[in-house]
Amino acid sequence: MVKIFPSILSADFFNLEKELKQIQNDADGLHMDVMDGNFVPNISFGNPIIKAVRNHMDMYFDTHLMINNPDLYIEEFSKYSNSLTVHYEATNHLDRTINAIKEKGLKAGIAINPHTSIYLLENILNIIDSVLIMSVNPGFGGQSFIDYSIDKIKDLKVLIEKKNLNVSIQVDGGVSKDNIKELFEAGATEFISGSAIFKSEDPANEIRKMKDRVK
Ligand SMILES: O=C(CO)[C@@H](O)[C@H](O)COP(=O)(O)O
Ligand SMILES: [Fe+2]
Repeated sequence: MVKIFPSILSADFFNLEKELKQIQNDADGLHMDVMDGNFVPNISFGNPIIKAVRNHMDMYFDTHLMINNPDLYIEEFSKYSNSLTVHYEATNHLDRTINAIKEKGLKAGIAINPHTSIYLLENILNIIDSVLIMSVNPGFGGQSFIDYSIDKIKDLKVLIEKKNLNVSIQVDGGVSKDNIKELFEAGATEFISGSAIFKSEDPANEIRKMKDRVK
């Protein structure tokens, strides 16, 4: 089943309530981009925003931690999210990080930067729930999709099938109705999209159009 997770980074923060209420019936969850100005060259928002949204929106929350040393913050971020996605490149002890997330009862995802090989995840695929293929260099919304990400999705799907695992393939960055079909055919089933949804005239309809393309 295909899922669409709008990234709130591209929403109008002054009108966040209106922005999120208009997509809540069509989106399958919300994607929260947390950036520390260290792992990535940008600072976004932290747990107070996620908590505030959580108090008013009954949706699945996937928090994408673009922060160094995620282990230090798992306890805090686990309070208001359903899944935490940490970067392969941001921690030296990924197995420990994954276990810490799962001990909190959350789903655990690993994100990899465009240059990072999917094969580096080979030995931990059986203990995670999802792999997030970054199809832009993390740090900003509204960037162009990096084409070689499609081959990474295809290779990852082969690897997951070879191991007979139930790991979802997510893709994040430059995703829109124009490329979703190709990404779906490559093997992704969970799509994170910010600017294509929130910068459109009718965000809910944009999500429906994306889903129509992969029916
Ligand atoms: O994690 C990130 C960026 O670092 C993403 O989640 C973006 O927020 C997606 O935005 P678009 O590329 O769809 O505009
Ligand atoms: Fe993200």
